[in-house]
Amino acid sequence: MSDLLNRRLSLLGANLPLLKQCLHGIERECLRVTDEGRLAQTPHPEALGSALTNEQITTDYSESLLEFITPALADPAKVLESLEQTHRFVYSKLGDEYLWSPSMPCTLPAEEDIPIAEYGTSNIGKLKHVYRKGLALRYGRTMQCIAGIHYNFSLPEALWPLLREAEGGQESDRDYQSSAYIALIRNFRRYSWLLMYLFGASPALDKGFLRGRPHQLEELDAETLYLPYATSLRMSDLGYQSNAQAGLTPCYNNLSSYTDSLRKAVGTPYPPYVEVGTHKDGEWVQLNTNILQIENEYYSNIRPKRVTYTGERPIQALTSRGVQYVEVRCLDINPFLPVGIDLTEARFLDAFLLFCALENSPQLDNGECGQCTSNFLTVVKEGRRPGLELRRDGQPIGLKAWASELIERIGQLAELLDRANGGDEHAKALRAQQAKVDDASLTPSAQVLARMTEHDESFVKFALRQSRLHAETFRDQPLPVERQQAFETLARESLAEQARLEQQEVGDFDLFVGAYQASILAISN
Ligand SMILES: Nc1ncnc2c1ncn2[C@@H]1O[C@H](COP(=O)(O)OP(=O)(O)OP(=O)(O)O)[C@@H](O)[C@H]1O
Ligand SMILES: N[C@@H](CCC(=O)O)C(=O)O
Ligand SMILES: N[C@@H](CS)C(=O)O
Repeated sequence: MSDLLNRRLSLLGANLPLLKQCLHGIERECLRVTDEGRLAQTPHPEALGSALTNEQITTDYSESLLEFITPALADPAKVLESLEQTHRFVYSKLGDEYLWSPSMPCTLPAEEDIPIAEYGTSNIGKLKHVYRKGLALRYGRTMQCIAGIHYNFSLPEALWPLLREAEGGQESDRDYQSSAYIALIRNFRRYSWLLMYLFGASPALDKGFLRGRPHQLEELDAETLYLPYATSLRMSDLGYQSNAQAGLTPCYNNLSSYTDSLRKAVGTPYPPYVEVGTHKDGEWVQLNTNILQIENEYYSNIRPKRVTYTGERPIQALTSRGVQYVEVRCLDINPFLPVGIDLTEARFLDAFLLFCALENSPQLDNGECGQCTSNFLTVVKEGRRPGLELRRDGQPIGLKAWASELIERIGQLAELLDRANGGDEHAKALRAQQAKVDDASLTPSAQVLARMTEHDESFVKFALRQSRLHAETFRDQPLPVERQQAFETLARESLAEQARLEQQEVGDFDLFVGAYQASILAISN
């Protein structure tokens, strides 16, 4: 435990009400599938509103990949309640379709038959569609059908001036806050392998997902590939990672070096993409030929974030107003949980992220950067291997020993959170994680394999069974009338908003794309 963390714990202990003011928001993605577990080929249900303008229900990559977004709330229980209500509303409009329970996709049709999400005829709607055509070109539509949970988290803004004063920081409150979030991200890079071990839930996938690509997976049955000790194939090089971005790991020394790295990536042509060009047969096929079309394309495990104004780009918001929260993007959907995540996980994440924010966080040199990546990839592919060792400060260390030590250190933040909120929910959440460290069979990835073996079923059959189970739960609990009506009103209003945008928006799409691209090239930090 560093002196810095001890000092910060004391300061927090003297300001406990602040620990009730952290904000949490969840984004949950899931595929719409038929009752046979095949990808739905139907359009985004109109009863769910406009995917372009409905702030709670939209689509991610595919027309069949739903994304549910909760508001940012202080009580994670209320966030999960909001997410659960969205699921219940959606199920009231899905007809005979289901929400696919895990992260890895169902049996998919041919690449060209995976429908790319449509957002209408406004310029921003067309830009979102062309961006997705570019993703198809660059990474394939199949990979983009993977679904994740994104956990958004912020500490109370009032905390930062307190810390800055206590530590004699000379920078502005805004710069101190941004630096503190970048320091959180550096510690997240150091320790997020632990989240993969504890919450990874994608040890297996449908064989068709690989489209015949070479792999080192093992065959579980005729339709299923897996690795016996994997925790999250979704976060491995076979899943939501990309080799084209391998050299991209931005520098997390400070906010400007981070935004600089991204600005360079969205402004630097990438020869294989240049060869393809932005148009084919007169049709847009990608927004530009740069390493990243836009900053959203950088698939990092965690992102510094600032809520954007209408039409503003993420880098513009970060550069002008600093970091406001972090988006944790590496969490798998737990197929045993109706909404893919539960309160125990959320409470652990809160204590973990507070630990990352407040523990000493030196700059990452190249050696340590590589070590962080190597530890993460080792755990996603074989985190449950008995006796597995990782590397810390260049030395081997047993995963279980390091995990136990980390959980003990995180326990001090859990204790403060419990003192602030009353009860012992955070301490209980940590004990549940320690139990998984002591017995790997308790991890969700082990449970997925155990359940498939127990029922002698393929990944797809297991996932469909879970999807049907959760569908029943949601359909058996329709929303109270006033909540149902509130969702229906939101949907109607979003459709009207999209129609207004399409009537209002004038101007040439090519010029719109050019202006969008230019909007961040001119930014100076
Ligand atoms: N200050 C904050 N602290 C914690 N969470 C926040 C904060 N502000 C916003 N959020 C949450 O962050 C999430 C933002 O999700 P949303 O999809 O709207 O934006 P985005 O992730 O930037 O968009 P995209 O997914 O298109 O990149 C929401 O769940 C929201 O509740
Ligand atoms: N579907 C991706 C995230 C998509 C996006 O970049 O938002 C995931 O599995 O997390
Ligand atoms: N959400 C993913 C897929 S569209 C992205 O923004 O790249």
